[in-house]
Amino acid sequence: MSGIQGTNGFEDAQFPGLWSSPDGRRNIDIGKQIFCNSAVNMKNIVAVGFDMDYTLAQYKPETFESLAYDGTVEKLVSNLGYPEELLKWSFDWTYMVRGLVLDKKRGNILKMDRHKYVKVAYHGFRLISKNEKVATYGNSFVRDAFDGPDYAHIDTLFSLAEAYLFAQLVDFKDSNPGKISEVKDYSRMYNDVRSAVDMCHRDGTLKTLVAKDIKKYINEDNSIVPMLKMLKTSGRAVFLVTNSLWDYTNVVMNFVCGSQTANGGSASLDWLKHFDFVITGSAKPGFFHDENRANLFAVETDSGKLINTDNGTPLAQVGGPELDLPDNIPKLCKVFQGGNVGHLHKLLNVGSSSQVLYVGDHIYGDILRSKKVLGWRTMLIVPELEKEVKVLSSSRDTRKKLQLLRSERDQIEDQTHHLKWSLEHENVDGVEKEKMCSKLEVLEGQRARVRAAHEESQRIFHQKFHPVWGQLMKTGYQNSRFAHQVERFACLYTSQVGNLGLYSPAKYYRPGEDFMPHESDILSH
Ligand SMILES: Nc1nc2c(ncn2[C@@H]2O[C@H](COP(=O)(O)O)[C@@H](O)[C@H]2O)c(=O)[nH]1
Ligand SMILES: [Mg+2]
Repeated sequence: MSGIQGTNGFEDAQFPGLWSSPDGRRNIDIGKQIFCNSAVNMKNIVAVGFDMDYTLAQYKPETFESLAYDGTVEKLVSNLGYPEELLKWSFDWTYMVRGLVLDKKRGNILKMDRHKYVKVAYHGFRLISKNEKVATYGNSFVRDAFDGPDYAHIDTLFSLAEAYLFAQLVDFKDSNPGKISEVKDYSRMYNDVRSAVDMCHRDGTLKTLVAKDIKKYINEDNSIVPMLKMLKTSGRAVFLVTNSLWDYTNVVMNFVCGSQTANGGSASLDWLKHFDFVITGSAKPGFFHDENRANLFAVETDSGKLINTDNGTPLAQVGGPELDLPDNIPKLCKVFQGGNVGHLHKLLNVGSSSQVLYVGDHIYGDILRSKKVLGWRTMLIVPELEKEVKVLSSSRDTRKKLQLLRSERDQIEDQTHHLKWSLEHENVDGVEKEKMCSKLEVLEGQRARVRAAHEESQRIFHQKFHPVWGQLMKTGYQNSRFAHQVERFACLYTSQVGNLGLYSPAKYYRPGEDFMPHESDILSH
């Protein structure tokens, strides 16, 4: 696999408008930039892989998640005995966000900071007061709390509908005693929702409807094909690893690569030219474990038939005739189902796993294992980022004001502690004591006002991002649990996969300067 020879020459001619700054001048819109946590030198990357759903195919949650919601409600009523009035419920796709944790037993939805302290909590749709929150979660800070079976993590946009439905059911159960069977506690309700959602994904309920009117459910993005072409032209192997099966992958990738007529039409295999290998039904994250013994099958692309392989080479049936391969199964196949990362490494012929960059949307399914277990370089797609950075850059003044309020609060508290110490431990005379006491009173009033102003400004600031959960990457003014995961497991992150085409394929992505608390204080003044 040849690397990049140079960055000038072919790029201007073949990929006009694709390059970040061929002459060092062009700026990329902040919402489309690629951000770097851990260095990735693209010159060392020989293979770039992509996840499909919510990565190459960006679903419209307003239609796709509504479909998942309606299908799930239907199954809850028809198959799992929930009351028919659920069928009248509606779904607010904007309400839930990624990074939340569902407390299945208590019926709560939580947003945590990077230390796993619960900062925002709702019971169903009821905001839990600070006291109640502290009483419930305040002392539960142990290393891996919130990771057990009593909690569910909203780590993918696929989970927005199930989280919303869980909150609705919690509210419904609380306000309609007896309408949901007593044996169905919050946990069981969650499990029912989970299995109904799972069924919608497995039984074709969603996929058939998406395939019928794909434009309604997936965004058109004409930056993807040029980006894939650029990577191939630069000498990289390009591959796809998706949990979707071949038939659906073929429909979606036809649309993504622009070769599908708007409402169905016949799918062609033209899009395969952009990929060296395609692995469908990969069962990530298990796929990333070498010891996973899953067989690798070749897919006969016309019929979807699976053929046994030996590390990708098709095998004849024992006792059967010589393998007479149809045209769509060349000697070294291109489309597979199943297998594991060991098979993929052999197909790609990569020397070291650090030469692979994988782009996905799911922090656990795509990113965490591939980076932690394999040492692949990773890029996370975070569509929410586009709005997040725009709001952030338009709120510089508010952030400054919040910082000032915090520093004012800290100064007042220091003065207060100093005065209290003097009053308790120093020999001050009566008049002086009186003066100090009234100063203390003034300071305490000031502190309450500054704290209230800070709280209110912080609330307004967060509401600009999301009315309920605030800024995705922060809780208060600390990094959120989601931000912490992004920082640890995604070498790179960006809003859309096509943004990769805005940068040179020889780009050396380097992280910015790290700041320890003592440094940021000095450098911000
Ligand atoms: N059986 C289930 N399948 C699910 C669920 N949520 C999503 N999905 C399906 O997974 C793939 C994701 O593909 P990838 O390209 O992102 O790897 C897609 O086919 C979804 O429909 C679920 O809860 N259960
Ligand atoms: Mg995905």
